[in-house]
Amino acid sequence: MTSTELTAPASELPLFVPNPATPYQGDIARYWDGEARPVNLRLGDVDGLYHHHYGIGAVDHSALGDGDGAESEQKLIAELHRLESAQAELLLRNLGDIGRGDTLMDAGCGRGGSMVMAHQRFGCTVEGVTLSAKQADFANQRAAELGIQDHVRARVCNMLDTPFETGQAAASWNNESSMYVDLHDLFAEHSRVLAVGGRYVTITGCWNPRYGQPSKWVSQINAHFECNIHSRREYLRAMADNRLVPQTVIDLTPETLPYWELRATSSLVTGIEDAFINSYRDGSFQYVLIAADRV
Ligand SMILES: C[S@@+](CC[C@H](N)C(=O)[O-])C[C@H]1O[C@@H](n2cnc3c(N)ncnc32)[C@H](O)[C@@H]1O
Ligand SMILES: CC(C)=CCC/C(C)=C/COP(=O)(O)OP(=O)(O)O
Ligand SMILES: [Mg+2]
Repeated sequence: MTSTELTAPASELPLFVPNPATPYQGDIARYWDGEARPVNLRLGDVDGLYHHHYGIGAVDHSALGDGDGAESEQKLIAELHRLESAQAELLLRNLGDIGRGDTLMDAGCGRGGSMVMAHQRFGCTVEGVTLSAKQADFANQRAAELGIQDHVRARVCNMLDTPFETGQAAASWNNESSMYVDLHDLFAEHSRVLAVGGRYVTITGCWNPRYGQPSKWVSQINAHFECNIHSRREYLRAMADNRLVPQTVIDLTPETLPYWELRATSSLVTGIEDAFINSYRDGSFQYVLIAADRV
């Protein structure tokens, strides 16, 4: 990548899709290029923020309908979407004080919902990377529709080997995207891109070392998404090895269960709901936020 590419607006970014670094990354690029699940598109259609992560917080039962017609279904979709956006809000709150002149990196940005929210909150520049050209195009088109393409852009790029300058980012994050990569390689790259004193945040599902090994539910989730869920212990160890010092660790498992229990009642179920519910309930799997300082 040249420095021109780093500063060009998204509309001028070359239509250059690098070869995947590994065959696995090629599989993941194809997976997300082909993804069009109604549970993601219909939720995103609610307000134009397209997420590929899950929700947190209590369900507002007064916002739900009492039948099973189209109106009730739309209310349920809006409520699931509100909980997913609440999850991204929590992540952004943990980035700390971000100025308008700062640059943030979204590692594994999906369709860009969190990037748009970050720009709307801080007024800053947000650079996202995804393996999927379809997702990058989608995110850049949404940014253009919102008139924020000079501040929010996605590119097709491996998060383990980004074109960003050393120390360029005031903060960076992985929102449910760290289960596709080796954590030591991932945190080495965040540590390089982050300024000293910068903040790293992840929200992720991880298996619980207290359970012993990944449960059958965790294995089912891995197979469903072609990912490799890490343990909580691996996160903390790989951060410590890469100058990322946890400042906040929150177990969001109780906060995410209401989302899953509501989703399981919807017409948009994908078949993975029971694996999440069972593994959160039996303690083998946890939904966590970790915010760390780059020291
Ligand atoms: C579950 S989605 C999460 C998307 C987004 N963070 C969100 O919250 O909506 C996982 C994302 O990780 C990306 N991803 C996986 N491995 C990657 C890699 N090595 N480099 C860049 N992106 C990667 C995928 O392309 C996809 O966009
Ligand atoms: C917490 C864990 C283990 C997450 C794995 C990564 C993942 C696929 C997240 C959600 O994506 P999505 O929004 O596309 O999934 P779905 O279609 O199920 O809503
Ligand atoms: Mg989803």
